[in-house]
Amino acid sequence: MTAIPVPKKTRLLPAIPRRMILPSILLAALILIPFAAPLITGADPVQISVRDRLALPSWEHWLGQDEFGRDRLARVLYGGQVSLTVAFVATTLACIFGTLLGLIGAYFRGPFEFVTTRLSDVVLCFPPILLALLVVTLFGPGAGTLVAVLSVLYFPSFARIAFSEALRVSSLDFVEASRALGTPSHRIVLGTILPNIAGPVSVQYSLTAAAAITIESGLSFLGLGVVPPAPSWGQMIRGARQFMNQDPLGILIPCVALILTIYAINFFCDRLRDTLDPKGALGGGKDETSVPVAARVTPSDETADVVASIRGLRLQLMSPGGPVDVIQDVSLTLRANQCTALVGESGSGKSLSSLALMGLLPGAIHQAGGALRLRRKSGQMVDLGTLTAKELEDVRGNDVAMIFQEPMTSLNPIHKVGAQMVEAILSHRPMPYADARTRAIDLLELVGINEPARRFDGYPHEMSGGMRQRVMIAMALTCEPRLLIADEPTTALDVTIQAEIIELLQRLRTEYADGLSLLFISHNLGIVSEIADRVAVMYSGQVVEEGPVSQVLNSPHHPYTVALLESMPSSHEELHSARGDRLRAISGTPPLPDARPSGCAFRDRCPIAIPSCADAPPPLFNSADGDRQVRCFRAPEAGSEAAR
Ligand SMILES: Nc1ncnc2c1ncn2[C@@H]1O[C@H](COP(=O)(O)OP(=O)(O)OP(=O)(O)O)[C@@H](O)[C@H]1O
Repeated sequence: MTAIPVPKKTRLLPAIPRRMILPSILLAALILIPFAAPLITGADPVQISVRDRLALPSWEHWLGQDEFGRDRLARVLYGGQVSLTVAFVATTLACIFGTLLGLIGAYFRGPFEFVTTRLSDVVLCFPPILLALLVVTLFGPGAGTLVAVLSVLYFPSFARIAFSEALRVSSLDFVEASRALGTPSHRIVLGTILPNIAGPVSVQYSLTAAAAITIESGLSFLGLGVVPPAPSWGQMIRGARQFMNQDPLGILIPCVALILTIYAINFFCDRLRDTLDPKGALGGGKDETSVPVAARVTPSDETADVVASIRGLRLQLMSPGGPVDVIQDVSLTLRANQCTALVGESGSGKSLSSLALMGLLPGAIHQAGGALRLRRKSGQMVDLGTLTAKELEDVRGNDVAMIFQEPMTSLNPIHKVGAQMVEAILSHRPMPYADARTRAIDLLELVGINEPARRFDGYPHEMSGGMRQRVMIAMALTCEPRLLIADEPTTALDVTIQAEIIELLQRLRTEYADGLSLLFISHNLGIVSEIADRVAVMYSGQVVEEGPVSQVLNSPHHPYTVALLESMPSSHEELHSARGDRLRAISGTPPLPDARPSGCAFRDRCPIAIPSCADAPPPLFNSADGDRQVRCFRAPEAGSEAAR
C-alpha cells in the first residue's frame, strides 16, 4: 500500500516579525481598551451627579468623578473612542488620498504633477489651526466636521512625501526594468513604487495620527470639536482646567491617555518602518555600521609585513527565521606590497568580508565570530573589535581605505571634486586649507588626471567614468592608508579604461612609500592573474582555495576553482591553456546561506564529489610547503594535516 503524502501545513498569514510584537500589543491595547468600555465599567459617561462633583476615587468610581459628578473612568474610555475614531479615520483618509495624489503626480508628471503640487501648496498656505477653526465655525462642531477638516489639513503632507519618494524610486533601475517589460502603469505604481515608499509614508502616518489626536483634543478644548455632553479627551481637559488646583487628577487622566496613545502610535509606526525597509531593519533597526566583535583568537603568524589579518570570520544575518551565517569561515592574511584577490560567484561573500575589515557591515549583519586585525601606521596591530566607533572612524581612511564599483555614484554630485578631496584630507589631518588643496592636486596628478588644478575645481559630472574612478582612488589615498580595498573597481568601466585603472593600481603599489597592500575583489580572473600575487577563491561564505595566483589559476586544486576557470572568459594565455579555450557554465546554483547542504557546500554541484563529502564540512588543508590551502577532501593537500 502506498502512503498518501501528507500535505505540509502552509502558513496562511506571514509570521509577525518579533520586533513588531511589543508595539502591536501596546497599540492594540490602547485602541481596544476604550472600545471595551462597556465591559470595563457599567457607568454612564454622561450621567450627572451634582452631589458627587470632584469626588475622589472609590470602589464604585475607580478614577473619581468630574466637576458634574460624572464617572471619570467612563468618560476617559468613551472619550477615547471618539478621539481615536476621529483621528484614525481622518488620518487614513488623508493618507489614502495624499499618497495616491503624490504617486500619480510623480509617475505621470505633466499636469498630474501640477495638480499634486499646487493643491498641496494651497492647503499648506493656511495655518492648520486657523483652517480648522474656519471650517468648524462655518459647518458647526461635531465628529463628522472634525474628520473632514483633519483629512483636508493633512493630505498635503502625505502627497508631498509620496511625491518626492516616488520621484526618487521612479528613476531607479528596477522601475525602468518594469517599464521595459511592458508592465501596466497601475501595477508599477501600486505594486512596485508604493511598497518602496511605504516606509516614509508609514512614519508620516504615525506623526499625522498623533497630530490629529492633538488637534481634535485642541478643538474640543476650545469648544469647537465634539459636541457636549458626548465625552472627548479635549473636553475633559477643558472641564478639569478650572479645578486644576483642587483636583489635579482630573487634568492628569486625559493628559496621560493622550500621551500614552501618541507614544504607542509613534512606537508602532517606527518599528513598522524598520520592518518594511529590509535594508537595515533586521539587525539593529537602523542601517548603522556594525562594530566588529573583539577577537577570540590571537594569530601567531603576524610577521611585521602583515597589514591585516582575518581569522575564522563568521558573519550572521538576523533574519525573521533566526540568525543565518552568511559568512561561515574566512581567513586571510594581507601583506605589505602584496595584492590579494578575492574571487567567487556573486553572493559568495567577497564584499561582506571586505566591509567587515572596514567596520562597515550593513545593519542587518553582525560579526558572530572570528577576528579582524589591522596594523595601524604606528606599527601596532589592533583588534578592530576592541576599538570604539570613534577609533574605527579614525582607522577608516587613515589605515584602510576602499574604492567601490560605481565611480558614477561614489562621488557626491553637488560638491566640487576638490572640495570632497579637501574634506577627506582635513577630516583625518588638520592642516591649513592651502596645504590640503596642494595635497589634493598632487594626488590628482599622481593618479594621472590631466590639468589637476582645473579638475580640482570641477564637478563629478564633468568627468568621465575612468576619471571619476581615478578621483576615487586619489581620495582613498589622501591619508596614505596601508591597505586599499578595491571592490570590483573596474566592472563599470569599458575595457580600455579598465586596463588604465589596473595599470594605475599596479604603479601605486610599486611607488607607495610604506608598501601598499591591495585587496582586490573581482569576477574577472584575467585581471586577477595580471594584478594579484595571491588569490582567495570564495564559495558560499567560505574561502575554498587560497594560494599564489600563478599556482591557483594554472593548477587549481578545488573543483570549484576548476569550474570557475572553465566558466570565465579571460584574455590571459595561461588561463586559456588551463581550460583548453572552452567556456563551460557551472551546473546548478550556489546554495542560499540558510539552505546549504550538509558537509561540503559545493558537493551538489561538484563533479568529483564522493558520499563522504556529505558527512562533514571539509577543513582547510595546507599544502606541504604551507603556501596553499584547499577546502576539499579530494584535493592533493587533503593528505596533509588540516590547516586550521
Ligand atoms: N545587507 C544585506 N542584507 C542581507 N543579506 C545580505 C546583505 N548583504 C549581503 N547579503 C548576503 O550575504 C551574502 C554575501 O554577499 P556579498 O555581497 O558579500 O557577496 P559578493 O560575493 O560580494 O557578491 P557580488 O559579487 O554580487 O558583489 C549573500 O548571500 C547576500 O545575499
